[in-house]
Amino acid sequence: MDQPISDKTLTATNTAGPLVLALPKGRILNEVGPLLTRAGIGMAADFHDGSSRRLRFETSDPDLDVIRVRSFDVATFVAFGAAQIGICGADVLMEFDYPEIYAPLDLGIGACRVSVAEPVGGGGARGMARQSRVAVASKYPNIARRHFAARGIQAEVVHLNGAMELAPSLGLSRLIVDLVQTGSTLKANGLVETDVIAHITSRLIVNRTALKTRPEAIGDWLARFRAALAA
Ligand SMILES: Nc1ncnc2c1ncn2[C@@H]1O[C@H](COP(=O)(O)OP(=O)(O)OP(=O)(O)O)[C@@H](O)[C@H]1O
Ligand SMILES: O=P(O)(O)OC[C@H]1O[C@H](OP(=O)(O)OP(=O)(O)O)[C@H](O)[C@@H]1O
Repeated sequence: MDQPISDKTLTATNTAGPLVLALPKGRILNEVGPLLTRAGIGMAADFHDGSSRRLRFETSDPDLDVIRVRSFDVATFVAFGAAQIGICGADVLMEFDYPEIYAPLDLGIGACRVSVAEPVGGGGARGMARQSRVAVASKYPNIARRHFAARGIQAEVVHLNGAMELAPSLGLSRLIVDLVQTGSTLKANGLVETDVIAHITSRLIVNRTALKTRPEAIGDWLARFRAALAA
């Protein structure tokens, strides 16, 4: 069964019990820790222990549980109401564009950009103007297609989950669309950034149905995260 249970069904069964906060287990997690502390959320001792196989954790607040999932899956859990709130990068939100997700708070962490890159000496964005098609390797097929379509170019996307930087030198694609922070991964692999598609930070996200069915609990958490950001 590929289709998840509808948002309506899940949120209907999820109107009682602790709220579930979905957190990404990757690199953002280190920056999320201090924010959770400032928001008054005490985590179970094994939450930051990478060797723990547990995926769901109680917190110091009996009304809040935390799950630790892959960053792309944070958006999926929240969009379908399996988690009511979550933290994920704006890159993930741009890629999926889930109408069920409301992203009210920019947390200012996980700063990076989604960019186009090509091998050094490749001609840059201007060189692309004469092309009608281009092969692009990316973890973000929708962002890549939209970006090039807006320029009248059809992107043939090779969907990879990591190590996109290898694709041009191995003949898999001419360009990549990937996250860039310091630029050191591009440089180490003979690539240059030619176009910034979007500047990225992480957002607090909320399931829209849960916002209607549990407005007080979710409103309270939004206020606590806002206060944590201001502290
Ligand atoms: N180099 C970077 N610098 C800053 N933020 C980054 C960087 N790379 C990724 N991010 C942010 O962190 C989020 C998670 O990054 P990343 O994809 O590396 O996590 P991950 O959980 O290790 O990945 P995966 O789920 O594929 O294993 C991204 O969606 C993005 O918002
Ligand atoms: O500009 P930089 O500071 O070098 O950062 C960019 C790198 O960070 C991310 O990869 P990550 O380390 O998350 O590994 P991944 O290939 O598994 O996504 C991204 O996909 C780039 O490869």
